[in-house]
Amino acid sequence: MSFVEYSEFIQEGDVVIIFLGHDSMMPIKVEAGAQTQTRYGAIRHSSDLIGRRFGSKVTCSKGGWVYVLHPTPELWTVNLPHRTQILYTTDIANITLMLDLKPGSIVCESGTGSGSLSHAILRTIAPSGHLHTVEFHAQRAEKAAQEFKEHKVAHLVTVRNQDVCKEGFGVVGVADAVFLDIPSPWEAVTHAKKAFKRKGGRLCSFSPCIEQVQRTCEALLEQGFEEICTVEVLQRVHDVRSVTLHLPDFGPEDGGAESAKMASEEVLLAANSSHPSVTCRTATAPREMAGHTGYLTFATKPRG
Ligand SMILES: C[S@@+](CC[C@H](N)C(=O)[O-])C[C@H]1O[C@@H](n2cnc3c(N)ncnc32)[C@H](O)[C@@H]1O
Repeated sequence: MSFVEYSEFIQEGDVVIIFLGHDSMMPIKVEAGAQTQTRYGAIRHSSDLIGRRFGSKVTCSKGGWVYVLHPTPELWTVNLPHRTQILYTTDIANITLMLDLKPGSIVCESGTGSGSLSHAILRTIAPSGHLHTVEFHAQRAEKAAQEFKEHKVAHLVTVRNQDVCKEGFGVVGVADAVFLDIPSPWEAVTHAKKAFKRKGGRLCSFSPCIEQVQRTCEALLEQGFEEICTVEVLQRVHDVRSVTLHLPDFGPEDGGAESAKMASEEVLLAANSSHPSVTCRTATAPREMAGHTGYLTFATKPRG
């Protein structure tokens, strides 16, 4: 099992996502002889997991069943142990697209945090790209490096334990893309500029507050970045429901072509239920939306 390649069968040492329901999953590390307790009973790693196909339905000791899933960056994001605030797939998808990440891309990232974004970057840039990720909190850097090893992606990533604002990314002139998720990204902009290849590339900075965005944009402008733009990614879940629309009475058919046209085009909601009506399925967007995570500021570092 690796986060960048699919394997068919579960082996000792693999990470498996135990799927109990859409809102209930847990990651486990497979160890011969070990057991994992779930609300459906125990899962015995040796007999229930090792050698089974990823995606199998496994019956637990109390008779309930679970699916055993191959890990993906998306499943990892919703199951990983939180050491920090993390980025979620809605933002990550936009970051991947707007940074133009692809197999072979060289990416610089700071901070590593819990590695949620890092795993998605690694899957995208594999098999020939590289991620240079910088984290100034020693234990977080160490834990991330250990996870990358366990997830068999360590050959694609270098973790550096340093302050990106003071010491930069540890590489110069190599990056196609730079990503910042730190409290003072404006202090890292000059280092980001140095990290880029001569031909330039794309930068993204994630900040929850608009004041951070303003300072970052000023620093980007000062350093000659172009195409600076800030977006907020919000997911609008439409509410699908049945509505009954009453057809208005515009008088007799021969009342003129114009009124007939209006009757067919303008289906009005009328209080009078004695009129003929149509029932249809419709979708409405929410009027208010919670869920602000942060602003994504993108910029282009031009050639030179
Ligand atoms: C919000 S977390 C990043 C989460 C990460 N994007 C993820 O998806 O899991 C921010 C991380 O940046 C680190 N950090 C803050 N300032 C830093 C700096 N100047 N240099 C390096 N790391 C820094 C913090 O220790 C923290 O772990």
